[in-house]
Amino acid sequence: MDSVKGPGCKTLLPDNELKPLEEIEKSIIKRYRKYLWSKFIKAIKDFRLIEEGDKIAVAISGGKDSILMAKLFQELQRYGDMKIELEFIVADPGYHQQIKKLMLENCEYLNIPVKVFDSGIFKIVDKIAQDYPCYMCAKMRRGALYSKAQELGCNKLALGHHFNDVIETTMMNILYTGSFKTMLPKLRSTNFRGLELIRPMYYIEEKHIERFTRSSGITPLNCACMVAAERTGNKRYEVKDLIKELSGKIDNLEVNIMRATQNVNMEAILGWQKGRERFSYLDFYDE
Ligand SMILES: Nc1ncnc2c1ncn2[C@@H]1O[C@H](COP(=O)(O)OP(=O)(O)OP(=O)(O)O)[C@@H](O)[C@H]1O
Repeated sequence: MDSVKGPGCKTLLPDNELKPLEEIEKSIIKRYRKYLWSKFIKAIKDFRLIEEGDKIAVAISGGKDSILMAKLFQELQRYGDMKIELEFIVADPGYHQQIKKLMLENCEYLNIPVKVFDSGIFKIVDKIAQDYPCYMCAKMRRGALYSKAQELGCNKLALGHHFNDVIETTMMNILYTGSFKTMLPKLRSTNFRGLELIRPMYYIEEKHIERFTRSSGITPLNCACMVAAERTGNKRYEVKDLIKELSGKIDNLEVNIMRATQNVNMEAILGWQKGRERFSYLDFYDE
């Protein structure tokens, strides 16, 4: 699988020894309440992500984002006023043995009862998608996760995308594809009827996830990719760096990118797409 491999990803190292589980759990709702717990709850409320009786498949890659998401859901189940059921699912794409071991050890320590299933994605992607391995991998992974969620009788699939993923995606679409679109906090699956994808970490900033992870002493999977490593993720890193650089010069830049997606002025836009149809503002000019 070395044919398209890149240089590898940045590693996130713990600041201290692994803290006791109780302390880690408590810190989510106490020390990091404002940055993690409150933001999680706000997204759930603002976008109506969860309802009484939901059975949610929480997708765990073993990385910092989804590990935190699992713990947030467990706290919600413990303290929230809605009855929900949770399944923690891992699609093993063909992880290296040591990586899989680390993921399983972390989940065991953190009391996250994961159900791991083989998806064989790395092998397939390495064979058939040398040019766009990340795109293909993400697409296949989504299908595998939906399928497993359905098999387990879930009506929702939760992914660990966070605030920075959202604004980076928005900027990547503008800069690289010439389109204005963002990552939505929830959407209905078109191929898997009755299943909805939700992103409850929508408002949580990556720097706070990193702070929490480092101070908990957790060593998450940093980059488990066996196919492309950082190679095709470069565009995201470029946009990440660009946003970081501009944030030093423009106040509230990150929040403004997010707000822009909520404040599209339909009186001042040239064209848009709805479903399969395209519209121009001129279509309505004489009305
Ligand atoms: N192999 C997998 N099994 C289950 N869920 C996955 C897997 N890979 C990714 N996901 C889900 O998709 C989300 C986004 O995936 P992506 O690869 O962009 O992760 P990321 O931003 O590195 O997040 P994480 O830190 O959770 O790995 C993850 O947070 C997780 O919920």
